[in-house]
Amino acid sequence: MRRAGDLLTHVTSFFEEHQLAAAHAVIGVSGGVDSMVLLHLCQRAVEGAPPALGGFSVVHVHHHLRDAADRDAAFVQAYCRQHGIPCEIAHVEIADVRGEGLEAAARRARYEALAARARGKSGVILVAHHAQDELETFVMRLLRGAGPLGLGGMRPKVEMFGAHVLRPLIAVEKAAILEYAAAHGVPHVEDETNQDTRFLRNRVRQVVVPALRSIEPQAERKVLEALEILWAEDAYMQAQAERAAREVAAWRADGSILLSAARLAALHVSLQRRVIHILLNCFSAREWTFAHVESIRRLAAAKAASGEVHLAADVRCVKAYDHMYIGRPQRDNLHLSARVRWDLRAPEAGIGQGEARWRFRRLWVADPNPARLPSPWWLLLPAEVSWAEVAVGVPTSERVRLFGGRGTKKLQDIFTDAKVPRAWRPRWPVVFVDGEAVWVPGLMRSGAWLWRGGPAYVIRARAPAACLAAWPLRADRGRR
Ligand SMILES: Nc1ncnc2c1ncn2[C@@H]1O[C@H](COP(=O)(O)OP(=O)(O)OP(=O)(O)O)[C@@H](O)[C@H]1O
Repeated sequence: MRRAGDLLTHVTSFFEEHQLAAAHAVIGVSGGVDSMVLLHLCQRAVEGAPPALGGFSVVHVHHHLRDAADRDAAFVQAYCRQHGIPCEIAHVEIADVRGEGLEAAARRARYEALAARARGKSGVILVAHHAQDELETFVMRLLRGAGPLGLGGMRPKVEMFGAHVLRPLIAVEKAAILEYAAAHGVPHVEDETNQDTRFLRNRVRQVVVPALRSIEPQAERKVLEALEILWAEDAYMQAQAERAAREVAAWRADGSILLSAARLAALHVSLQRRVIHILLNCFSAREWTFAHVESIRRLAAAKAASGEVHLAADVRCVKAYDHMYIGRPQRDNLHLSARVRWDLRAPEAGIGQGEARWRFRRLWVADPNPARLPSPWWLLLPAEVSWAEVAVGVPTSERVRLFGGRGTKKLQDIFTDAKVPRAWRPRWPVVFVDGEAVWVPGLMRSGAWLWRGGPAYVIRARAPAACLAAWPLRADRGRR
């Protein structure tokens, strides 16, 4: 057990190990005993050091959630003023809980605010989590059914929102912190919500931790020992997973991700899970559950050519053949008029109504393989095209350019050659780009706007069921 007397040496060597002396770290201080002890230790660690080596600052995040929040902010500010430490009160507003719960939303907002301040400095944030926090987190995650990734708990060093979060006290027992605070008269405030048993963490702290300690007085240390083994394995697996993620996935400028279903499914199952986790973590710091990861894994391996997983209100994973897309679809551009101007940055467009509706879905593919798209139900459009027009009721005298500059073909002839029933012809859509017909879905692609390599929009058309029933010849392809 680490005693209070060892704390300064412990923190100093933690800083040395992480080459932090000159880091100009931002210390997250709530005003509670843990972060006040960390602050006190940092003050002592840099005592006498030239300013260039010791220039840390304090950030207190004011969440505007508790009655005592003003009191805490004023306390931290007064302490820092008294000791000549630069201090900022960062006000955050938690308007968007995104189904993750208030506690998690507050935590996300807090780290976002701390990271924003740290990025302008050394990029380092220090927080005062300790061994008991680690034990509580371990128990909570165990109860949530977490795998090794989650059970690994809070690492001594992690990346969050583009900053490094370091936890110098993670191996220190709570008793040593309290002992240190008493011995050095470290002032602090009490957070009354720590007693609120509506929070799972508080119930674990009040019920489970004492029970574990009564069975194993060294429970914190034992869990830490287990975690250290886990962290070493985790670091290795994570490096493998990051490499694999770069091989299976491509990140687009708008933040969405494209990946190959086959390549993902070919990885070892535990690597698949980690890769998916890495990809999901690109979409906010909310905690994705194992169920989300498994749904994506199943979708990748499924025989079905297409499918979709709703991950959160605004994040989806969509599969079309080998392509999988994880992202936030932009505003649904679905119109039911006869002529739709389709912004290709939106994933979908539709035309017609009910049973007679045609659907168009597009994917952005960094490096398409045209050999995979032999069917006339698919179209590749060069990346520079950003608008397409989907129209029905196009006069059958409209001409579609043939490949290789060999003239044009009338829509009338295209329908006749493909034996499309007359009843369907006025309702068959034609896709235009810049006023020129580029595609009669299911029937013919034109020689206009040809893709010649590089990133592209891959568009899939799906004919209405009623149409496929009336026109059985190519029904199988339309359904895919
Ligand atoms: N409002 C805040 N502003 C800045 N940093 C914070 C704030 N709340 C928490 N932190 C940082 O995150 C760490 C962990 O937060 P957590 O809420 O788990 O603990 P805590 O009970 O608030 O800790 P403490 O005893 O320091 O108050 C804190 O020790 C502190 O470093």
